[in-house]
Amino acid sequence: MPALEVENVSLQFGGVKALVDVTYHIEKGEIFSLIGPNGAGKTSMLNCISGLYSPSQGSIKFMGKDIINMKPHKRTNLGISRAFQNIALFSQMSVLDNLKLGRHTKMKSGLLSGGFYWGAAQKEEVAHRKAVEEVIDFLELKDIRHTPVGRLPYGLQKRVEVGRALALQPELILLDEPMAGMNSSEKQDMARFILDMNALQDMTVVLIEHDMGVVMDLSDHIAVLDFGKLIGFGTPEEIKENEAVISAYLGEEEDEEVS
Ligand SMILES: Nc1ncnc2c1ncn2[C@@H]1O[C@H](COP(=O)(O)OP(=O)(O)OP(=O)(O)O)[C@@H](O)[C@H]1O
Repeated sequence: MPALEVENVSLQFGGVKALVDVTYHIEKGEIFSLIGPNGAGKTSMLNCISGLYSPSQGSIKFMGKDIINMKPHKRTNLGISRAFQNIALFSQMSVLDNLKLGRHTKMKSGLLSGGFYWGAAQKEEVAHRKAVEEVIDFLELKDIRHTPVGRLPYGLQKRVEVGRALALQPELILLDEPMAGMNSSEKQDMARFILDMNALQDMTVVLIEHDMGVVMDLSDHIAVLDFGKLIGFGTPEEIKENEAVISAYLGEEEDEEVS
């Protein structure tokens, strides 16, 4: 069964066509990458999946359920979580507190019900804490658990941002350039974490990444966007041979040489 079915999705901002009639499926349990030149529509696509943007046309189903009119926090509760390209953490707060806060949409007991049903609230708090501790172990954040996020090197901040999404225990995790700005050993660590969250925690992973080595090594399938259109879809081997993809990327390199 596909985890995600994107059918004929279009998205427009005034005259800008960010996505044009995009259709693809993501199988449950795979690592799926979205690639394409700058401005191709990759982040817009993730925003449509997480619910930040509403497509002007088309449908998106998660585990067979239509989510197109669902608010972002409802999609999170359904099992979709997201790590942002620009880190969405509170820099004055510790790693631990950021991860705990990341789970607030999962908390059922509000202040009032917490007072009336203290037992249920306590149980929830224990489950909450367990999920956060598991992420700290998994992402090897033990030594920095009490450090304010703003004092960490950038690579570790990116790791905590992924942790914030992981703490929600998603079935589908959306990672927007989780390795951007990392050095090669930090990238290797992140690649290992992505492979492990997929294999050990059975998560379906959607990845936006510019490092083609990483994309080709990690992905089961790749979708290629260019000017909002899907110009390629397939396994890494198929994408390497795809003429439209090759010329889109060569075009980008030529542009860079000119500027
Ligand atoms: N909120 C918005 N308002 C107006 N235009 C937008 C908005 N979000 C995206 N766009 C436009 O949609 C197009 C696709 O942008 P998007 O950020 O999705 O591309 P991208 O492939 O993620 O690029 P990058 O690799 O640079 O992050 C661009 O032309 C962008 O300017």
